[in-house]
This record gives sequence, C-alpha cells and structure tokens, in this order.
Amino acid sequence: MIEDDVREDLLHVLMSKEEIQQTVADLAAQIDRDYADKDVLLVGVLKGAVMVMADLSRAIRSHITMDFMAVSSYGSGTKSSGVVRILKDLETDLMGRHVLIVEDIIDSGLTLSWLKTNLESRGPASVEICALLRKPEAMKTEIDVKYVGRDIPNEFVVGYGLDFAEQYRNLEFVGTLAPHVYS
Ligand SMILES: O=P(O)(O)OC[C@H]1O[C@H](OP(=O)(O)OP(=O)(O)O)[C@H](O)[C@@H]1O
Ligand code: HPA
Ligand SMILES: [Mg+2]
Repeated sequence: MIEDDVREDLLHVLMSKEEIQQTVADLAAQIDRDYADKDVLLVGVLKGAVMVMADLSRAIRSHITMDFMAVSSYGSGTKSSGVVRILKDLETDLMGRHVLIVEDIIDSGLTLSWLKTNLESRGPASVEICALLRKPEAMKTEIDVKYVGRDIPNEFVVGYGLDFAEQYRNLEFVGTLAPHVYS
C-alpha cells in the first residue's frame, strides 16, 4: 500500500480522509447557498485541484459546469518560482459567467493572484476562489478568498492532489513532508 510506503516520508498527517470529506461537504454547502440562483462554472486548476474538484463538484447540489486550466509555478521544487505559465487554457467563454476557481492550496498566493486577474480580464460576471488549504504565514500577496477549507502552518504538504516532484498526489489524506525528502 502506498500509504504504508510513504509513512517515513511524512512528519504527520495534517488532515485525515474523514476531515477532508467533512471540510469539502461544508464548502459545498456554502457554495450551494451563495449560488442558489446562479449557474456557476467551476474552474479546476490542474493538476493539484483534481481531487478537490472531483469531490467538491459531487457534493454541490446546484447545477454547475466544469472546466480546467493547467498552470505551473513550482516545477519540481518546494518554492514558487513566481512565474506562472499557462500549460492548458479553458475551453469556456467566460463572458457573463459566474466563475469559481477551485484550488488545492494557497501558499505564496502568487498563482491565484495571477490567475484571478487573468480570468477577470475575460469579461465574467464574477470570479471567486475556493481553496481547500491556505498557508497564511506564507502569503506574499493580498488575495481575497471567499471559501477556505482550512488554514495550515507554513510547511510543505502532500497528498489529496498535492505533490512533491509529482509524487504523493494519490494519498487519501494530507500529510506534512519530512524535510529529509527534499533537502
Ligand atoms: O500560492 P502559490 O505559492 O502560488 O502555490 C499554489 C499553487 O502551487 C501548486 O501548483 P503547482 O505549480 O505545483 O502545479 P500542480 O498543481 O500541477 O502541482 C498548487 O496546486 C497551487 O496551484
Ligand atoms: N505542497 C505541494 N504543492 C504545493 C505546496 C505544498 O505545500 N504549496 C504550493 N504548492
Ligand atoms: Mg505541484
């Protein structure tokens, strides 16, 4: 089992499978309330947000549509390069749409700050952000995030979509990566 193999790579479990499920259900309930009379377009940011997107979209009871973007700023390291590249763009025209960006994590905030500005320039009715995790101590830019699952300490985390050098994305929980793995 992968989860047994990686225990020594982790300092501790930060969010269990059950805690993630509950957090995602709470986020979905808030989104259902706020978008009761609006069609929302969920924009998942690949690859990290793939798990949140899959679970959140199924927990939302309102009508939604989905699209995906791929951007990358981390490459294979643990620090944002600050340079965001679009690897795959949306297929949906955003004109007049209510857009909700779905992310796994806000770390420096550089990716989302750039992405929100980029999507706002395409004529949508609104652009909001939903992130499962946020590291308040790591943020380098002010960013207004409407839905946050949980604030976490400034440590590199993996699992539930989050990777280090493309590994660990398929863990069912979120864990803190031990420094010996990346130093
Ligand atoms: O707030 P920031 O410091 O900008 O970091 C957050 C971003 O970094 C990660 O993506 P990454 O570039 O690693 O791509 P990935 O989702 O494919 O792993 C994560 O999924 C967020 O998109
Ligand atoms: N873990 C994995 N990917 C990330 C992180 C993190 O803590 N921060 C930004 N991208
Ligand atoms: Mg990554």
